[in-house]
Amino acid sequence: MSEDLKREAAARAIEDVRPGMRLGLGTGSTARHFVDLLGSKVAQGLEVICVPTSEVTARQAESLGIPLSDLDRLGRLDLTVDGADELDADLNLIKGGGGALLREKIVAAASDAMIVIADSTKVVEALGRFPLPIEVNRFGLGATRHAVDAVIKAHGAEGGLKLRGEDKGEVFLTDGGHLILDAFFGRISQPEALSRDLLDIPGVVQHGLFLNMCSKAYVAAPDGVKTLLKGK
Ligand SMILES: O=C(CO)[C@H](O)[C@H](O)COP(=O)(O)O
Repeated sequence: MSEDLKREAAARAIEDVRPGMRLGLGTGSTARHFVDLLGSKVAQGLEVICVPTSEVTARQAESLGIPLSDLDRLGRLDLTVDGADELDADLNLIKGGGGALLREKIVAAASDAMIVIADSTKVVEALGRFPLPIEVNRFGLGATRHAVDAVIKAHGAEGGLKLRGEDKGEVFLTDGGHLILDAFFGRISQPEALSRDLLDIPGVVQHGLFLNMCSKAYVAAPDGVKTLLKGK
């Protein structure tokens, strides 16, 4: 059921793709459906050029014959389509549940528009139900963890910090070779200030708050796909 909903949202985003577009390809199970559907369009003759946001997405796109490039060559993109772990009514997001948040944010920021595809379980009244992923450098982890912990506590985090994968005996490494600290908030009341405070910590590479980046979302529920627009 849930996979069907994700695919329905992805199918709506495919309708926004025009011939000749430079596209950012997201990461995760919902974005995977979009890449799948895009592969079928490419096989039928659609010409696009794409920048993947992870090695996993790159491999999927390659296997489907989708032409790939990078931001060094393309500079800017027309559109990025990606999933999200949470979205609020202003289309602010939490991303990075799949660990690709750094490349996802770089690619989204280089795009004229970002569309999010999701099922309706991802829509929240206030961001923070999903643990906020914070990508950090491996060097100086202890000091960075200490500083991040102080910032999230000052912002009302209820549940502390976890180094992703630590409990399974194998820490998670991002495509860029960094680590992820997941911060358990419950509710984030001042996302802009939290973003600034986290980015002020030298060992923080990036975090999963995507603020004012998404312009449109296709949200699939059992009674149909809703289009949410920024500022409406
Ligand atoms: O940010 C992401 C990966 O870093 C994903 O877009 C996010 O985790 C949503 O994934 P899914 O579509 O599998 O629920």
